[in-house]
Amino acid sequence: MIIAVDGPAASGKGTLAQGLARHYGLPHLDTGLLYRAVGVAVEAFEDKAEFEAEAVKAARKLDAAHLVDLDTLTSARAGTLASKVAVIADVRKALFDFQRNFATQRGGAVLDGRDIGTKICPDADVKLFIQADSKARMERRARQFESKGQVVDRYALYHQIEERDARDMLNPNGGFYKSDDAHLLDTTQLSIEAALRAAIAIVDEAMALKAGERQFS
Ligand SMILES: Nc1ncnc2c1ncn2[C@@H]1O[C@H](COP(=O)(O)OP(=O)(O)OP(=O)(O)O)[C@@H](O)[C@H]1O
Ligand SMILES: Nc1ccn([C@@H]2O[C@H](COP(=O)(O)O)[C@@H](O)[C@H]2O)c(=O)n1
Repeated sequence: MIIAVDGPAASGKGTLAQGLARHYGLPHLDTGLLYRAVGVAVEAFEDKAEFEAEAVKAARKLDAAHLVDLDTLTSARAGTLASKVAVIADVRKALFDFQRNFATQRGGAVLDGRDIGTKICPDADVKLFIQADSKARMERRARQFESKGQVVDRYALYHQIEERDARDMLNPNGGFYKSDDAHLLDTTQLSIEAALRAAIAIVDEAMALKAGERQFS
């Protein structure tokens, strides 16, 4: 079973994807980490052409070993860099096989990101599109950073998240939108546990429906 989980920054899609993976005994890939690793690798390049060319090279060389330094990769700076390399068509192309191979491994997988249901796994068994309002997302991210001892400027963080969302939604190479066959889950008013229960209910219902369709076809 392949489960695709998409949504904007700090919507909770990673937390839900991990929870779903645990529940169904599937491997999980946070695809944002790939873009973050590429962004961090080219942070020093200021010239636009050089930044883009080096980002493509870094994406082509990327492997699992580049995804282990979570302190660096989950920083706000890495998030912004990720969304800058994510607009480069050749970067997306270079990262496609890594994601597709993960998704199509025997037994299935759960992937979260922006374009999983639209570009990476348009054939996913279940697609979830996670939403939460901008203020709730900012507050969640602020608490996440504060729990690591960081001092957070909520005003700056809010604008950073809005700016990243806008870049992602307008990305002409991105595929970040809710497809018609994706199930919308708004977690603004839901605790992590309630959101996971709702996500599991959606997956179970979608899989039961698919099994029923197979029986009658
Ligand atoms: N329903 C929820 N209620 C409260 N906090 C939540 C909820 N879901 C997730 N969180 C918390 O919000 C923070 C961001 O969640 P998470 O990392 O899952 O978001 P994300 O959408 O994967 O973010 P990103 O795209 O930036 O990686 C985490 O600290 C997580 O524990
Ligand atoms: N499938 C994806 C995943 C991520 N991106 C880009 O990377 C940035 C960081 O992603 P997070 O999920 O860790 O927040 C994100 O803002 C996107 O620009 C992507 O394009 N496609």
